[in-house]
Parts: sequence; structure tokens; C-alpha cells
Amino acid sequence: MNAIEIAGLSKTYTGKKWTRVDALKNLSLEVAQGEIFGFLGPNGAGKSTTIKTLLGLIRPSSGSARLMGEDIGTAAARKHVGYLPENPAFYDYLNAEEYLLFVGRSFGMPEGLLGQRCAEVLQRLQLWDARKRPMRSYSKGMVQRVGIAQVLIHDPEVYILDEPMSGLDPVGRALVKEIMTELKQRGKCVFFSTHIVSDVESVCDRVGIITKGELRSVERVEAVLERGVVGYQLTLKDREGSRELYVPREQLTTTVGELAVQGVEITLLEPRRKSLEDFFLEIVTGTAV
Ligand SMILES: Nc1ncnc2c1ncn2[C@@H]1O[C@H](COP(=O)(O)OP(=O)(O)OP(=O)(O)O)[C@@H](O)[C@H]1O
Repeated sequence: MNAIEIAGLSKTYTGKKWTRVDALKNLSLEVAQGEIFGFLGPNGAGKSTTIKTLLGLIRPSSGSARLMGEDIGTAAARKHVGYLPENPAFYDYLNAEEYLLFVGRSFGMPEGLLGQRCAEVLQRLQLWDARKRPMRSYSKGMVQRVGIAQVLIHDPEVYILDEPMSGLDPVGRALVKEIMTELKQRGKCVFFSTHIVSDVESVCDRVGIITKGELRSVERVEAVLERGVVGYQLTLKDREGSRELYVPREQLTTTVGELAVQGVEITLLEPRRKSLEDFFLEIVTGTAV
């Protein structure tokens, strides 16, 4: 079973003076269990609209979606999901521990398990020392880490995260990526939105690119990167010492053959590729072929 199944989802907002905004146009997508999916798009592309629709927070104008086989908007679907909103804001007179206990109870977790899970999650997110301090005293990065902690607390199957790396320093970003990878290894589904390409490149199995409400491309990240190889930088060693040589992709086989005949050793071969960023920009700016 796919963890997320979206079929023909559309959302039209009615804006000021009855203007219509087609925020989402006929989006269809499936995300598997054990998969990390990056939902990449520029500001205003429709990422949050998609996510809020999946959570049942806004109603789609048409189309449908299921989470772990349950229709969106139902309590059964919501139980399977850990959701991180964009710019999370919490009851800031509570401390992190109280808040996590509150979230766990709202999912009906038994007290013993909840206490144990709460301690694990606070430690994992490096919030243990601050757990008794009201959240109003937390830095932006700490608040974001509470956001991540509250998606983990009830150990759901599906993680829907709106800009999870936002407001985090490099250490916090690395931690979140590590957590996502652990979730994947445990067979969980992680779906997160971002406009930061490098976040997708380092952690995702697949990437979906959305612009102006339309899903323009869904690809395996590896495939994009492999396709983007334009040439290779070789480091060579012979009697005269080391040197570097750039070889265009189509000449690699011939060059390697020639070097072997000449008795030159290749000590390093590095692909030079168009990045995922180049691919994203081509799609967003409409220069993709
Ligand atoms: N409640 C609303 N009423 C009217 N228009 C809206 C509403 N919410 C969002 N929109 C519009 O829908 C479009 C998609 O917005 P959305 O917030 O989904 O984009 P996003 O990809 O999440 O952007 P960002 O990266 O800036 O958060 C935008 O044009 C936005 O202005």
C-alpha cells in the first residue's frame, strides 16, 4: 500500500473582490512507505496548500487523497500522520515536555509509553536541558525542534513536514536529515516541502517540482543527477607525476582506453554534473526541454 495517494487534487481560493486563485491544479501523486519525498517549489507554488489539504485543514475544490488507505479529513487518516506546520507556534507558556505530553495524550497514547517516548524525543532533538523552561524563552531553532519532536511523539507512519529545515542552523538541519533517514529505514514515509534544493539533494529518494499549482516533474533524485553528468574530472599519475584532465561525457570510454595504452594510471574520477539546482531552475523558469 502507498502511504500517500493523491488523485486529481485541485484547490481554488476566492481572494479579495472574488478573484480566483488556482493554488492547486489536478495534482496526482503516490508516495510509498519507506520513501523520503521532497516537494520542491518556489514561494507561492502551492506547497502549503497541498499539505493543508492532505491534513484535512482545508477542503479541496475537487479530487481526493488517502493516507495509509484512509480518506483525508478523517480521524483515521489523521492518526497515521505527524504534521509539522510552516512556522509552528505553540502555547508558549507551556514547556516542551508539557507540550509533548499534551500532543501524545491527544493521540491517546498510554501514560507509561508516553513518558518514555517523551524523554527519548526530547533527548534526540537536544531539548532535554530546556524541557522545563517555558517555550516563550526558546530560540527560533528550538521552537522548530519542538515542532519536529511533536511529529515524532506518537510514532506515526506518515510524516508531512512543511519546510522542516526552516530556521535551523547547519547542525539542526543535519539532525533533521538524520532523523528523516532513520524514519525511512524504519519503513516510514516522509513527505516534506522546501524551496531549498540542497535539502532535497542530500536526503530524498524522489523529488516533485511544483510551480503555479502544477506538479511539473516527479523524478528519482539519483536519476536527475546521473542524467546531469556532463563530463569527468580525472586525476592521472604517470612517471612525470600527477595531473588533472577534464573529459566530456561522450569521450570518456575512448580516453580511458588511450590512457591505459599509454600506461597512465587514473587515481581519481569525479563526475561533473548539472546540479539539481540547475534542473529546478530550468523547470521553474520554463527553459526545460
Ligand atoms: N487563504 C487563501 N486565500 C487566497 N489565496 C491563497 C490563500 N492561501 C494561499 N493562497 C494563494 O495560493 C497560492 C499558493 O500558496 P501556498 O501557500 O500553497 O504556496 P507555497 O508553495 O506554500 O508558498 P511558500 O513557499 O511561500 O510558503 C499563492 O498564490 C497564495 O497567494
